[in-house]
Amino acid sequence: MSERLLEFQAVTKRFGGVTALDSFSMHLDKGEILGLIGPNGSGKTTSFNLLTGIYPKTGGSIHFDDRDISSMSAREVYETGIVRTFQRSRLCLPLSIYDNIMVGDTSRLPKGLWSNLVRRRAFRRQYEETFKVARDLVATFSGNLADRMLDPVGALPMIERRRIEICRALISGPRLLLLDEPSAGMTHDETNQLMSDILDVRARGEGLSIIIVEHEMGVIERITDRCVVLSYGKKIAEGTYAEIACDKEVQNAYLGVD
Ligand SMILES: Nc1ncnc2c1ncn2[C@@H]1O[C@H](COP(=O)(O)OP(=O)(O)OP(=O)(O)O)[C@@H](O)[C@H]1O
Repeated sequence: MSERLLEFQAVTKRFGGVTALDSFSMHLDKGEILGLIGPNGSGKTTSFNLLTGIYPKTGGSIHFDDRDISSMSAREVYETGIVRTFQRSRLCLPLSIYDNIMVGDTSRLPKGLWSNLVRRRAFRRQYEETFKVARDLVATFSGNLADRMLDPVGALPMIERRRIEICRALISGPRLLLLDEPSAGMTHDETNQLMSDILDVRARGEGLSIIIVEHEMGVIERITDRCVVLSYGKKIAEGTYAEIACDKEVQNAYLGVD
């Protein structure tokens, strides 16, 4: 039987007069890939922002692995094992691949001015260890990228930048990965390649669960186990892609009818 990992119960978010999410309930099981889809402005990114502690919710509750995480800060949510990527790239372009990835797991790095100035040998050792961990992770996505760990990210094409953003999210060994429109700004072939990478990561990982917000329906059909459809902040359908794709309300609100 599948085990529940995440549960939204009647979650509501208002921004002044705008109700971005309206009593939204959904769940995610361990190891599942869930597609969160719907028209522009339907509340998908807001769901991620509430889940990751960016915004306080107006009502309802969010449980992760039986813990109430509704009022946690972004840092506390991250420490429970939830990480995300963003719709727009948030990489620091002049910094190296290694530096950008390690931003995702500062707990592995030596901290404090004193230890960095004085404990040079320990610093060097920790640097080498973290470099290897980051390099091994990058190599699972691209051998070519793993050979360029000290190159600035700004010199890389979009697909490589997306891979680095996903590596930055995965470096801390999370249990839930939130992907916000990973195909944005990429070609069809690049998107397909990235999705294969994501499926590989899930196949290798110990029970990594994923929620993906995506407008490319080919991507949703290919990689999700189940979908939840939002419209004007309300859930209008839930099921496999094949089920929601023939739902009349979903067709009217989002997919369109031929
Ligand atoms: N910080 C904010 N302040 C005010 N209104 C907001 C804020 N964030 C989101 N909204 C509003 O909440 C609603 C839901 O927005 P949200 O970004 O969650 O939609 P979305 O489904 O992710 O859309 P898209 O597909 O375009 O990314 C929209 O009406 C949006 O304008």
